[in-house]
Order: sequence, then structure tokens, then C-alpha cells
Amino acid sequence: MTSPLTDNIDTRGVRRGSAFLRLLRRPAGAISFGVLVLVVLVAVFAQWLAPHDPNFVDLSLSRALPSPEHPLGGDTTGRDVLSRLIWGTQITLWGAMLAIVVAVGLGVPAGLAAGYLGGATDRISTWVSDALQSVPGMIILLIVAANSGNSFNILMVTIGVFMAPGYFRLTRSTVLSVRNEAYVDAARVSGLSNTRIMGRHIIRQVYAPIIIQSALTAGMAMGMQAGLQFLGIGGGTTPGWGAMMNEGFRVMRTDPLLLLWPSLALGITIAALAVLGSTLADVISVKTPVLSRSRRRSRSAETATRPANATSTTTGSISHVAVESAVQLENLRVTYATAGGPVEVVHGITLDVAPGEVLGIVGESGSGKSQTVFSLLDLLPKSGSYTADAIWIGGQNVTALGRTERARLLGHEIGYVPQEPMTNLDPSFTIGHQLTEPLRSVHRMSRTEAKARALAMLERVGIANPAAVMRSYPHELSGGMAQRVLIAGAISGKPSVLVADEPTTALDVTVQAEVLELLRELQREYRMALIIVTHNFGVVADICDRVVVMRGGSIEEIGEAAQIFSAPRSEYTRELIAASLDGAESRSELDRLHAAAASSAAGHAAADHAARSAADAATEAELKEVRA
Ligand SMILES: Nc1ncnc2c1ncn2[C@@H]1O[C@H](COP(=O)(O)OP(=O)(O)OP(=O)(O)O)[C@@H](O)[C@H]1O
Repeated sequence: MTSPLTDNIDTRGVRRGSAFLRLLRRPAGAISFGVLVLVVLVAVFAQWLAPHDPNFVDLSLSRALPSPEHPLGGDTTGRDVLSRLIWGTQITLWGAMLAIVVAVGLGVPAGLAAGYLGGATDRISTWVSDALQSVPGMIILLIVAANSGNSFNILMVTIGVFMAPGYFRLTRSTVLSVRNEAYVDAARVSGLSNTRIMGRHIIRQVYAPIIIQSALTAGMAMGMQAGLQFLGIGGGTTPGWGAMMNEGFRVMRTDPLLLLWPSLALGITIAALAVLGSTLADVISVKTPVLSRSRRRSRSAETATRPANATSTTTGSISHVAVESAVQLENLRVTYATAGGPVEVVHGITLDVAPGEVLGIVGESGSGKSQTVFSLLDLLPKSGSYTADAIWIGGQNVTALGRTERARLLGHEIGYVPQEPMTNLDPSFTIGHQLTEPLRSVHRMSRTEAKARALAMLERVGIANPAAVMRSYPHELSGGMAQRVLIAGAISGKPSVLVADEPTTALDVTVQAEVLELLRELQREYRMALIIVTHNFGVVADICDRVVVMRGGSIEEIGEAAQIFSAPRSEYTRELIAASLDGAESRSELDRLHAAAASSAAGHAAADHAARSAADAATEAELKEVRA
């Protein structure tokens, strides 16, 4: 039987190739592409296409008009114009290619590093790029020509260097627009190195603009090359079109055809490149999903201006010895640089979670829940910074570790389930790739082992057809399936701590119940510590052992879940519980679902089976919804 997802997947090839097909469907795209293919073929097969040796001089052919044997006639010294034009195609394209390779090779890695790493790397490379652009290129080219014996290749490399800033700026701005995407954060939490994230996830976003830019740059490189050759600089034994134009220009009045042929070849090729570039730009739209975190930030922006000294004492308490805790934060403060100066948004909080314990962090919007876990996961944005007396993860104080060691520890010890599943999956890669990449790169598994683990995890989280989901792309999944995929990814490295940041907020109510149930099951099965950030006391009642109540960046109260509900120490907690449970539609829905699950469960095995069937049914329902 073909599943709805398989139906989706069958069409994937068409979707992926559709940009190229859409290009060809446009007359401008098809014609320009056809012309360029022809030019490239002429360059590649010049040896066989040219009827004569381009440098062979036959004095009787001097300034000869077109004839059957010499369809474009002879030049001033008696060489066959058609053969020179064909060989000129090769040298002209080679020069353009050389310039582009150098420009891409310098500009793209520098732009990636500047955009992704920021700070000094960004400042220095931007300065170099600006400096290059302010240098008068033509003068440098003349100096290079004089000092390199008029070497064509060295001149084209120099042109490439001057074109690198264009690629640098393009890459940098594209990277800046995606570097804060949730899926990049997710890749960091899974322990992938910066080089790998840049080289695999971020560079994908740059491909399309680079291809478009290269089409336009190739035309510019050819124009510059022809300009130089026209001035008599950089012409080789086999001239390019520019050198032919130079010769033709000298006899323009008597033999205009000698100028016409190379000018036509150059003009048509540059025009085709320009049309192809702009049609490609029309066809390929590089979409940047809206940043989930920035949305959250803007929602709570009104509280960002709280005075920095709102609370100066350490808040919270700990129940376990640091080395025996799964996680321990001591005196954590988070500060943001704002236009009005630094603003402290988390005021020295202290908390811990024991192995196998479920800790809920609750509080109203803007209370500092996310900033707390972002500090733990090392995910604060550039404008934010934290200080802490210590952050213990799996018995190690990570504040004493270097960046790489910390990233490695995160990849092994912590799994992260985010709030918005869709934005946390990289749209450019299949689910299979995204699940196996950290297993291979961080956990050093072979391809086969990683695939087997990913399949097993997908099955464990209730995905009905793991093999098909592995082959699919994020846009082919529903929100519930995507969240299950992310949970599978988070637990596939068998972490000792799972951090779930409002994992059900973006899901509809029935899927919320299933995802919570799944998290609870997995936490017990793998004996993980679970830190769950939520504003919903229903969730707290369902799965938490202990609760941290946050308010305005401080901890209002920490206690056992039962105590927090039966005898909250703080009036604020009491009000929060009342407000949360009163207006919580989702809570009643969750209760109904749980009551139904409990009554139908005759025993543990039967309950497992029921949950699995329910998950399968839900998966099928979601697939149908996606297909619809
Ligand atoms: N980039 C930022 N710049 C300045 N202040 C910020 C930034 N991001 C968050 N804040 C502030 O930090 C405080 C805590 O935000 P946080 O995201 O931790 O809240 P939260 O409790 O997780 O709320 P929510 O449930 O809405 O996500 C808020 O006052 C918020 O305005």
C-alpha cells in the first residue's frame, strides 16, 4: 500500500528539479541557457570545430572576404577569422572561469566566517573587503601586467581577487539572515562543530545567490578581459575575443567585419549571461523562515527595559551535590546589550536537577525561562551574555571548559526539544540526513549504524513509516510528526538530560497530549533528567517531580510538584496556578485524553500498545492532513 507520505515523496524529485525546469519554461531562460551551452560546447570542442590553425598565416588570405573555405574571411595578417574566433571562445571562457573560481574561493569562505562567527572575524574581513573595493582596480591590473610579463592567467586571477568582495558581501548577508535560525541552534546543541555547521547547513542557503551572482560576474569578467586585451594587455598566442576586437578596431573603416565578429560573440555571450542570471534570480526564491526566537522576543519586548538592578541577590536553591546532579546552575545572570545600556533579564538564579528527575520551569511570558535554558545550552544570541558561578552538566563544570569541549559535552549529554518543530529542521536536508549527521559526526557511528539508530528512534517515537520519513524533507511533515522527529533526534545520542522548551505550544491539543506522553515515557525508559519549560501548570501536574516558578528573571519558589499545588509558599504561585488552570482549555482536553488512556489500559503492556496505536493513527491522520 502506498502511504500518503510516500505519495508526497514520489513527487519530491520533481520539486527539487523544478527550479531548473521553471527556468527552461521561460523563453528568456531557455534561450540564454541554450546560447551558453552552445558557447561552452564551442570552447570545449574548439580543437575539432576550428577548420584551420588559428595562427597559420596565409598571405593570400589577408583581409579576404568570407568564402566557402573561410566562412568569416581572413584577418589583416592572413589568418582564418572563424578558427581564431572559435579558439578565442576557449580562452575567453577559461579567463572568466579563472576569475570566478578565485572570487568564489576567496569571497565565499570569508563571507561564511564573517557572517557566522561575527566579532573580530567579521570586522577584519569586512575591512579587507572594503579596502579592496576602494583600490583602483585598473591601475593594479596595469602594474600586475607590467610585472608578470603580461601573463593572461595572472591577470585573470587578479580580476578574481577584485571580484571577491562581491561574493563576500553576498555570502555574509545571506549567512546573517540564517545564522539565528532555530535549525542552526539545534545543530549546535547536537554538538556539531562550527566548521561543519558552516560547511553543511549554512552554505546551502548561499548556493542559489552564488550561482546567480556567478552568471553576472562571468559576463563582467569577460568584459574586463576583453577591455584589457583591447588595450593590448594579456593577449596570448591564441587571442581571446578582446584581442581580436583590438585588431578589428584598427582597421574598422576598411574592414568592419573584423571588428563585428568578435564584438558579436562577446556581446551575445555577455547578454546571455546577464539574462540567465536575472531569470534565475526570478525563478529561485531563497526563503528565510521567520525566526521563532525573535518572535518570542518581540512578544516580550515590553519587559526588556526593566531596570538592571531589579534583583541583586541570588535566587533559588539546590537539592543535590553538584557532581551528582544532571544539571546545576549556580548564580546564573543573563544580560542583554540594549540601546539604553546593559539590561539584566535573569538575576542570579540557582537551581539543579537530579538524574532521572523531571524539573518544570514555569512562569508567565518574559519571566526568564527561555533565557535560563538558552544559557545552559549555550544558545544566547550575540547581544546576550551570561555569567554564573558554575554550570554543571553531567558532573562537569562547563564554565571551565573551552568552546569545543563544551560543544562536545552538549552533543553527548544534552538533548534539546524546541518549541517550534518546523523551524528547527533544516529545509535543505532530508530527515534521514539530519538525524544521522550528529550520530556520525559527534558520536562517531558508521553510516549503517547511524541509519539503524535513526530508524529505531523514529519507530520508538511513534512514526508509522520510519523509512519513508527518513527520505522526506521537513516541509513534507506535519507539525506533530516534525516534533516527534526532533524528539527522536534529541534522544538518539542517548543524552543524560533532555531540555524541552515549551515542546507542545506550537501543536494542536490532541497532538500535545501525545507528545507529552511520549516525553514522559522516554524520560522513564532512558532514565534521563528532563527539564521542561512551560507556562502551563497542567503540564507540570502531569509530569514534573519538582517545579521552579520564575518571575521577572528571578526564582519565586522551588518545590516538589505536589507541594507547589497543595501548599504554594508564594501568593504569586497561587495566583499563577489559579490563572493557568482556570483558563486552560488545553488542560481539560489533556485530562480527558489521559482519563481515556488510563481507563483503557488493562496493564502496562496494553497501555504501551494503545499509545503506539494511537500514535500510529495520529501519524496517519497527520499524513492525510498534509496530503490534503
Ligand atoms: N534579545 C533580547 N534583547 C533584550 N531582552 C531580551 C532579549 N531576549 C529576551 N529578552 C528579555 O528577557 C526576558 C526573559 O525572556 P525569556 O525569553 O526568557 O522569557 P520566557 O519566560 O521564556 O517567556 P516566553 O514564555 O514568552 O518565551 C524578557 O524580559 C525579554 O524581554
